[in-house]
Amino acid sequence: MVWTSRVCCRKYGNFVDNIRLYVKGGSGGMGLPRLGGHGGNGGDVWVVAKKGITLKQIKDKHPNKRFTAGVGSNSSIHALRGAKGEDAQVLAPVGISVTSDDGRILGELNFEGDSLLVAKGGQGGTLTSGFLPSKGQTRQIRLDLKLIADLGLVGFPNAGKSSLLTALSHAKPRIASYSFTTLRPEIGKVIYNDHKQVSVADLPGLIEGAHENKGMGHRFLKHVERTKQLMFVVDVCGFQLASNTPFRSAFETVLLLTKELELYKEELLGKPAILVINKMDLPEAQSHFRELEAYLENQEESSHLFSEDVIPKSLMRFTHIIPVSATTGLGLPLLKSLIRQSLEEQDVIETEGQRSERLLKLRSEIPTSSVPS
Ligand SMILES: Nc1nc2c(ncn2[C@@H]2O[C@H](COP(=O)(O)OP(=O)(O)OP(=O)(O)O)[C@@H](O)[C@H]2O)c(=O)[nH]1
Ligand SMILES: [Mg+2]
Repeated sequence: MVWTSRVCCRKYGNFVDNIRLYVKGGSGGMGLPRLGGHGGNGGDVWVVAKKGITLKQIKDKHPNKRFTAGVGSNSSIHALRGAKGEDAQVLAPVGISVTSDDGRILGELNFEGDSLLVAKGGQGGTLTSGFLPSKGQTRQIRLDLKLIADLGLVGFPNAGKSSLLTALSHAKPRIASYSFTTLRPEIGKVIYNDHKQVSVADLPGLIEGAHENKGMGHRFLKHVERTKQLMFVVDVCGFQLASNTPFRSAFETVLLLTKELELYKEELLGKPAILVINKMDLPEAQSHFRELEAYLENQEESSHLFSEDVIPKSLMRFTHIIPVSATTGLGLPLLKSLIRQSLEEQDVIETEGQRSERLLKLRSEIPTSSVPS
């Protein structure tokens, strides 16, 4: 079978996927001791999600990356209660997480209009504070953009992730390249005959220790968090990063990938995942594949045959295990239809889940006497 594919690339110059900002709540206003007047509170700083905004726009528009809210008004004879200082807003893209400088997650903004208070204004002066105002909160925050795609390709370098995506995207696939300094995740569109599209994030290779930020580390793993499903891509003949690092068989690769995801964020293992065994055209592929199949049939027991350092606490339950060759096209039509099937099944499960949640909520709001038994 001959596979032809046309890939059209759109480069996004200096794509910015994270930014650090200095935020400062406004100071409170002075109280008025003589008349017991309250100073106004300082304004707060909020991060607000807005569609169409990019982190690069924030960087360009606010080169000093400082956001300061207004100062509360002093209490005066004309206005005993001073007015609150004006809030400052950081308009940010939808799909970001906000962390403090010490790495603590302050919140996530996943939908248009979501907002997060990042620096509180100081209190205005009152009797209890001797009419003296307090300063607003100041801190450095970091906004991190996470890529959103239906499917995220997870694998060690050289497993053939990019080749696979190129082979899967036919007709006029669109691949958008996001340029980082050294890292370039790409979104490809797999297009079906009925024009249905599935977005696939082709991510740079993962290496052992990625959860500790080795290699592309966190920069890569954070994108996996926001894909609906995962696709593990494994070289049937195994993987060796360098001559001084251990050789890993295909099964060990599966364990190690699982372990890296688990150590980074355990919840990632709950995502539906397809296991793709690539390079089935290679001479030794069949025997390696049979060996891998035997191990996968009983992952739990098989994993104990390997050294401690490759074994994850929990194992990945794959929805499908598919042998393919990105080079010859073997298994790709099946893979393509299973990707779609798997995503559609997930949609149905989620919609049903949401429906029963709504039903439960409605039931809990109706007084028990009116619920038919
Ligand atoms: N024989 C064979 N070679 C393949 C196959 N798929 C990919 N390759 C080769 O494997 C090498 C790595 O392929 P890539 O698609 O760049 O692998 P990757 O997983 O995207 O690698 P990173 O981006 O480094 O993580 C290339 O030389 C490909 O030509 C396959 O099915 N069979
Ligand atoms: Mg690649």
